[in-house]
Amino acid sequence: MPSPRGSRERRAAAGAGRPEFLSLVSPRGPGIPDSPSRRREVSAAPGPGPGPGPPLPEEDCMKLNPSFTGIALRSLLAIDLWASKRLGVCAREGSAWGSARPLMKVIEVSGHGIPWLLGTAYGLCRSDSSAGREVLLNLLFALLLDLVLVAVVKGLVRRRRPTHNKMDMFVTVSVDKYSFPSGHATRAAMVCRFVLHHLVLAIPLRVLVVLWAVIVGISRVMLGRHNVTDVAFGLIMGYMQYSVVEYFWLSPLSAPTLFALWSH
Ligand SMILES: CC(C)=CCC/C(C)=C/CC/C(C)=C/COP(=O)(O)O
Repeated sequence: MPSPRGSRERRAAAGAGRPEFLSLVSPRGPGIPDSPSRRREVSAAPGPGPGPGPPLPEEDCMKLNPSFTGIALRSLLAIDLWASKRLGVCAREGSAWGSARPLMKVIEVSGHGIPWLLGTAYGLCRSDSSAGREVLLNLLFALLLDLVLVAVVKGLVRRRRPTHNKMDMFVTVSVDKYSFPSGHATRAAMVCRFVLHHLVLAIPLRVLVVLWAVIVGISRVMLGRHNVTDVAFGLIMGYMQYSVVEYFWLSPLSAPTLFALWSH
């Protein structure tokens, strides 16, 4: 005997594309509306299933029980949008903390890719110790890797920047119209880990480096550039990117040609 699901699929195939058949191909049968009261009637009707009514078809069960993950994600996104809007206190000159906007923009430049790339390349050209060149070459590699990975994720996710953002950012590329993840947050977290591992710094300076990364992240939301989740994910992603850099660490032994370029 054919299963109810199989016969329904055959009916659907026969009536596909023909409006007059739509009520017949409906899983609920002809002329039966899809209303909560109808669903209650169906589940209350006597039948062979374990509950008071017949077992619901698979699709109906899915509609009645939207997945926990789906609900959790939607709620998180709603909270994210709400909180990000509330925290975007420097998004405009006229915003609640609009007078702090110039300071936030200085912090923005401190985490921008261009000063970091130019500064590292300059240091690499000027460095006269092989240990210094090794660290700076790997920092340059890390910064380029960060740009590529952030561009790939931004291009895949395509989440628009918050509507309250004023698009007056210092030098951007095309994917920077997207906001997930925050490129400033990935860079800040990665550079922070890099510096803490490779520079011998006094404790107060180490604390300052961590504070800088945190402030860069917070300033992205305050400026209205990002939602909170863009920054949170960015910080985690940047933290993990450093592990990739460590794994592929370039040394005169592993990449002799590259180091020969900068040997005097
Ligand atoms: C060599 C090369 C392609 C350099 C491009 C440097 C550049 C324009 C980086 C973009 C930095 C930026 C504006 C990132 C966006 O940061 P979000 O925190 O707003 O995602």
